[in-house]
Amino acid sequence: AVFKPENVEDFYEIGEVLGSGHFGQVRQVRERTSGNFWAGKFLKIRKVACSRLGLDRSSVEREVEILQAVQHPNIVALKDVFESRAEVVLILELVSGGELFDFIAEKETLLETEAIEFMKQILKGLKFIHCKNIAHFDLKPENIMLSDKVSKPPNIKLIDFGLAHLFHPGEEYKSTSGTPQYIAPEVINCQPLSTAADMCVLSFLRLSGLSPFQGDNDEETLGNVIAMKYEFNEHYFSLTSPMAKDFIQKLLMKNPEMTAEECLLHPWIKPITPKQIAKRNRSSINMKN
Ligand SMILES: Cc1ccnnc1
Repeated sequence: AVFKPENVEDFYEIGEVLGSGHFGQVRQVRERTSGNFWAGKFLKIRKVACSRLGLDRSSVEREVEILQAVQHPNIVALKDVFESRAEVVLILELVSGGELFDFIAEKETLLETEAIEFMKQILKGLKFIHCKNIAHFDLKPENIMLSDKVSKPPNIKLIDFGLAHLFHPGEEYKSTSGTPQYIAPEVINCQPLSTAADMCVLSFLRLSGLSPFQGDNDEETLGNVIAMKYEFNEHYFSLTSPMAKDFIQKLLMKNPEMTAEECLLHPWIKPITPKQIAKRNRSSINMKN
């Protein structure tokens, strides 16, 4: 893929750092012509294959290809790509509402109707990428953000497709990257991966804000994930409705029983009667972990 060879600073004023990760940095940028704000994801490209620093250009091409394929209200949009000597800059839609995780943590309690709204938007994003045979493979609280701090209900955006993968028919894909406490069992067991890996663990996190497998260290956490050792600690789940627990259990199985599409049809998620909504607004999810 050919990226724009112009200097990104001729078109964008580079602002503050918004986040950084395995890839490099994300900074707020301001488009000179329109004055609009975007997010610039600055990726270091390794010039020699054996270097450990920076990313392979091919992996950046893959992230760009995937982002161009998944245009959806719940997926961060890609606007432009610039390349200079050893750096590629993705110009992305600015997602400025912070992480869903922090939004939830700041609330005293999360009404089930709010949790359902979040889950619904995340599942719509996942259903969209999964039906294009794309898996995110690094789904974790940091990568689930709110588009802004004012929309009611908040608008969810899935970000960081740096580990995402487009499955070709009949292809077997294995990868060991990801984040220990949010990783799917099949990743750790080096089994063939699928989009189901995105489904694992997801809903549990949404409800209780904590990883069910959290160990004292990565090794222990990975061990817990493999053993599928988790418990519905009554203290955290005492107020959660049986339907919500049913939803979580169906997702936490070794082979999640539900795809994102099927999740959207689960009685806990699908549209319900006003009477049921009122009842749900009386039940809340314990957020203090
Ligand atoms: C961190 C980030 C990524 C993409 N867009 N806005 C913010």
